Parts: sequence; C-alpha cells; structure tokens
Amino acid sequence: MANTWWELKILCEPDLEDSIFWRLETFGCRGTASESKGNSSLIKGYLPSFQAQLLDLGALSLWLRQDALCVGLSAPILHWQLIDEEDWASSWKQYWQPQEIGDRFLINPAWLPFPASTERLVIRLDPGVAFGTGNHATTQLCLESLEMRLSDLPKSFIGSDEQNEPQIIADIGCGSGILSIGALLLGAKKVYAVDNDPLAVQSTISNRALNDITSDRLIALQGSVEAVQAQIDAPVNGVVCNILADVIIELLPEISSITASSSWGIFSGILLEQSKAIADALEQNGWIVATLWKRKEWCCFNARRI
Ligand SMILES: C[S@@+](CC[C@H](N)C(=O)[O-])C[C@H]1O[C@@H](n2cnc3c(N)ncnc32)[C@H](O)[C@@H]1O
Repeated sequence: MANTWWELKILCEPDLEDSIFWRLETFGCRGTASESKGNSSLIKGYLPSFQAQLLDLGALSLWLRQDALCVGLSAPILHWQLIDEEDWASSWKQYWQPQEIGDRFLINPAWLPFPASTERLVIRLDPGVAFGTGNHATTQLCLESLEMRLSDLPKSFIGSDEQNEPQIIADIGCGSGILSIGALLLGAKKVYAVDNDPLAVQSTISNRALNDITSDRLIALQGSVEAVQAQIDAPVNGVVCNILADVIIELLPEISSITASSSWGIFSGILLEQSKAIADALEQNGWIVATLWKRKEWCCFNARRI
C-alpha cells in the first residue's frame, strides 16, 4: 500500500475549478491538474493511499457537492481509483509544462531539457510528492514578492559585496524548495528551508542538487521555525512563509523572534476572507503591512518588522 496513490477524477462546470482545487489541496492532494472536456472541466488530483480511507473520499464527494449547490451550479462527478507510483508519476508529469512566473522566473520540469535560450532565471524542479510546482496562486504570489524584495536592491546589495548586508532568508514550509531556490537565484546569500514533512525536505534537497546549489547556501531541515532558530546566530533579513492562515497566526510569535527591526516578511496561503485576521496578527506581533496582493481567492502579505 505504501507506493499506491488515489487518483481522483472530477468532472465539473469550469466555474467550479478554483473551489475544487482548493478542496483537493486542503484534502492533502500532492498533485493536481485540469483539462477541458467540451463544456466541462476534468480535474485530476493525486494523494498517497495511506492518507485517505474510502469514508474520507465519500466525505470529499459530499463537500464538493455542497460547494457546487451553494453557488447554484450542478454537482461535480467524482471517481476514484488506486494506481501505483509509476502510473501516478507518468499521469501527472504529462500535465506539467514549463511555466513563466512574474518578470524573472521560468519553472522547468526536471524531466524536460533546459530551455535553449531564455533571459529568465530557470528553476528546475521535480517536486515528487511535495507541494510547490509553481502552478498554485499562493506560490506565484511569493515568487513575485521575492522578485520585488530582492531584484530591486542595487546589485552591490545582494550576493557577496561585503560593504552591504547579504540577504539571509528563512523559508518556512518549503515544500519542493521552489521559493528557496528562487530567492537564491535572485541573489540571496543563504536560505534556511524548513518543513515539518520529511518528504518535503527530501524534495528540497533533491531540487537543490538539480539546480547546482550547494548545501551551505540552501540549508534544508525537517521542522519548523524552531529549526531555523537553532541554526542562526543573528536574526534573518527576510522570511517567506506559504502555509495556511491558521498556521501562520500560530507561528507568528516564533517567526518574529528570528527577525529584527526592518526584516521583511512574505506571508501567503491566505484566503481573502482570512486577510483581516492575518493583518491583526501581524500588527500584534510588531509588523507593518506594506502591500497585500491578491490572485484568485488567495492573498499574500508583504510586511516589515517595526
Ligand atoms: C502550501 S505548501 C508551500 C510549499 C512551497 N513553499 C510553495 O510556496 O509552493 C506548505 C508547506 O508547509 C508545510 N507545513 C505545514 N505546516 C507547517 C509548520 N507548522 N511548520 C513547517 N512547515 C509546515 C507543509 O508540509 C507544506 O510542505
């Protein structure tokens, strides 16, 4: 059973796509894709078989039905089957294509050749079972925020110029390592990448190698903020954290303790209706909000420590 996956196929009205993706992600799916089927959309989601029993899938089917009926759309049709690891990898990989994000990045699946000519910073990725392909709005908002935080600095400020402060960053909930790698390509000096899921840490480590990044620049650790705290002897310059709102609120006091006045923070994974709670929590923990960016039903806070 360890190497089998649930393949979920959901046929739905296209307007339901966003809410279904959201349900699948909160349900624990490790890879999602969609294609159009005439006037409908076919969404596929994959999750390790040990993570869900048949009863859980039944509950998911009910939630999807309720979500659709609440907005006056017809209920989606959900089918599921068990597939083995090899079939999962090949089914999912065919949907994942190179993708430009923001002004600077190109995400390139590891099994495709390196793009022949591009001015973009290429992040090579094989996320395996970890979250972070760049397809999700919350990841995109973080990469674009990193561009803003790191690209706008004068060249001498980033990288190795000793007169200026090199950027040392914590990536909390690193998943595939996509944000850590992006930050390093933009010129950050060092990133501490942590995730409480050991599979995500493995994925970050293999993506670090794929992008020829050394282990002293991208330090990948299992755990959360406390794992960064244990490694650093001075506050970090910036934090990027793409986890769900409730977790961010819980982690904020600890995150604040690894930062100092003028450190920056990028907080994503937040649904629009949760933005007030996050803004309040940031304020209570000594942060001021600089910008709030929105994409689909998600938003991302750029903040600075007072
Ligand atoms: C939405 S994914 C983000 C992955 C990647 N950073 C990105 O932006 O695409 C959130 C990640 O946070 C991890 N996570 C959840 N709660 C956490 C916690 N309290 N501390 C550390 N990592 C956590 C999950 O295992 C998951 O890999």
